[in-house]
Amino acid sequence: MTTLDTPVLTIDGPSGSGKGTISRLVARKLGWHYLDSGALYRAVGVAAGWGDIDLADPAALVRCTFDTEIGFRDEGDELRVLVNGQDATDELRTETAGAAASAIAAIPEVRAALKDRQRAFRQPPGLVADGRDMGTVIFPDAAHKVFLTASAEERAERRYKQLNDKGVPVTLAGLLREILARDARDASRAVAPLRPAEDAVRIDTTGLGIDEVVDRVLALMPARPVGPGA
Ligand SMILES: Nc1ncnc2c1ncn2[C@@H]1O[C@H](COP(=O)(O)OP(=O)(O)OP(=O)(O)O)[C@@H](O)[C@H]1O
Ligand SMILES: Nc1ccn([C@H]2C[C@H](O)[C@@H](COP(=O)(O)O)O2)c(=O)n1
Repeated sequence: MTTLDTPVLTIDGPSGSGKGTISRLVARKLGWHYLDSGALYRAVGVAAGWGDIDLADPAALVRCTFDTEIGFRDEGDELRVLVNGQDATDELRTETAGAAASAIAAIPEVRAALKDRQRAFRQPPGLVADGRDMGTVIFPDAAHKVFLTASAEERAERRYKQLNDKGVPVTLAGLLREILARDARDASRAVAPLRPAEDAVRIDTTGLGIDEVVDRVLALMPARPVGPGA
């Protein structure tokens, strides 16, 4: 199987729609690789912060994109992200890093610089890729495309619970504001804006549990062989 024959399932959607959670679980069930493309943009944002690079300086941010080494370490229930060899997972997951990533992601040259790194994840036996433009720009030929949504209120509540469980002090109203601002920025940028691919299946996850969403996504995939050796 060549890289281009390798099947891809893209899962795009706005912040908090559950892309990461669902993609990882589906990838595990299928035995496929997983790409968290948002982590690449977040990693560049974090590296820029470490280097005191101004988020309003596109040329410096593009240089930073080329210079930043980004690695992933799968620890079963968590994907750790290494930025220039340093574990930056916790810093990466903050809303501040998300907002920085969203700002950086509007720079066309940054997006171009990350294109090949994302496509390199397409390896046999298959890839589940989550982000904003997986189905529209990075893997337009993907055989399977999903666009996850959920109401902004439910997404804020999910994030509130997630951060509260980790002991991070946040307010629901503040998270809702940040989610709406990030949605607006990601959907309105000129290059690769957040939008469903025309051939994507949309799943509104409002009121659905994680297992239910995983089942709906897997139901879109062709039946896999069963039995000994499968
Ligand atoms: N269907 C669901 N029902 C309830 N909670 C969910 C569901 N899907 C995801 N969650 C929870 O919502 C939170 C956010 O999910 P996740 O990080 O996967 O979203 P995301 O779309 O990848 O967000 P981001 O783009 O900001 O990284 C997590 O705590 C996750 O466990
Ligand atoms: N394919 C992608 C992935 C991410 N981004 C930008 C926009 C997001 O707000 C930010 C963080 O992503 P997340 O970790 O929340 O999925 O990165 C993008 O433009 N394209």
